[in-house]
Amino acid sequence: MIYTVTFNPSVDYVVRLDEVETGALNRTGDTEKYAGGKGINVSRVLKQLGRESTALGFCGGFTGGFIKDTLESQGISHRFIEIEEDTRINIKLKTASETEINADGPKITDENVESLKDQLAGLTGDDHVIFAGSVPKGHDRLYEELSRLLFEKDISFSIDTEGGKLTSTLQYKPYLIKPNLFELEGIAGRKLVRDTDIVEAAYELVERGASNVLVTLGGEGAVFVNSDVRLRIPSPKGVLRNSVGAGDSTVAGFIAGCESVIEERIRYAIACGSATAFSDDLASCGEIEALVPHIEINSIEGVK
Ligand SMILES: Nc1ncnc2c1ncn2[C@@H]1O[C@H](COP(=O)(O)OP(=O)(O)OP(=O)(O)O)[C@@H](O)[C@H]1O
Ligand SMILES: O=P(O)(O)OC[C@@]1(O)O[C@H](CO)[C@@H](O)[C@@H]1O
Repeated sequence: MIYTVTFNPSVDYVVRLDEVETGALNRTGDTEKYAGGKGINVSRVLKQLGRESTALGFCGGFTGGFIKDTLESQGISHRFIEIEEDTRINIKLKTASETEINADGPKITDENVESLKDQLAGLTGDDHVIFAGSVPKGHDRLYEELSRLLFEKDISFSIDTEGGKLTSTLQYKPYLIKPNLFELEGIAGRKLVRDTDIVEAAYELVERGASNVLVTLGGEGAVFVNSDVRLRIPSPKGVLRNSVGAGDSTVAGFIAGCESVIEERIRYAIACGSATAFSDDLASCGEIEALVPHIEINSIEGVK
């Protein structure tokens, strides 16, 4: 079974309007509410690809109730740990451009963390865990601790987070990491201009323990590196409608195809990311399948 872990889920409140006048009363056009948070988005896209998963993490209050109801209505199972405070609401403002305002999130107690550790300790080597998103205040080492727990039980995991939270898990050998270019530059401590620069920085993460590194480049596509291949995958062309969850969709596409050859997994990863970028919500199965035949994969030559 695939488990997604979202420490800090969110109700994503999408507000559409032509423009925002600061210091004045603005009235919205359409508004929408989604069950959000990175791991939850991964679960939603996995479902579109016909893969079952169970969403784990922390949920509380009326917003937590909305998330659970929404997942249930979509046939996605969950085993969230109930917390006292309300799950956060993140604002996604869609004017001519996209502006995101993400809340800090509710307090998570040490007891809540212990309950999550107990859940993870009950998994087996046939399971795969996907960690994604921000960490609750005061729990900066949570990813490191949980990755160690899984490593010691020989349970594979993938992780989509940034900076030290990501690098602290490399020693526990994540199956997939998915930094975007900005995050990879932050880890490498240098600007990465050419594809070969990106490959070199990604390969450093392979040497530090990651099995597969997928560096997403927004509308420019992605670079993929593992110990065998260095690949460049341009994005298919289309109209950008929504970049929220594009990265999460990419993770879902890669993990969904875990029985197939690496090129197929990458093809699905990019098709999922771009199909979400071209939709109002996360991509549907039909939108993903329509893009798959258009994804080209090229080798990057001239680098170690
Ligand atoms: N404008 C776009 N056109 C086509 N595809 C896109 C576009 N933006 C994103 N994508 C697709 O989505 C994938 C992930 O995008 P991106 O690099 O923005 O991820 P991210 O920064 O992790 O996103 P987020 O954190 O918002 O989910 C890209 O590799 C690409 O396939
Ligand atoms: O604040 P975090 O945890 O880093 O990101 C949360 C978030 O922006 O990520 C998802 C898109 O990737 C959204 O559903 C959600 O609002």
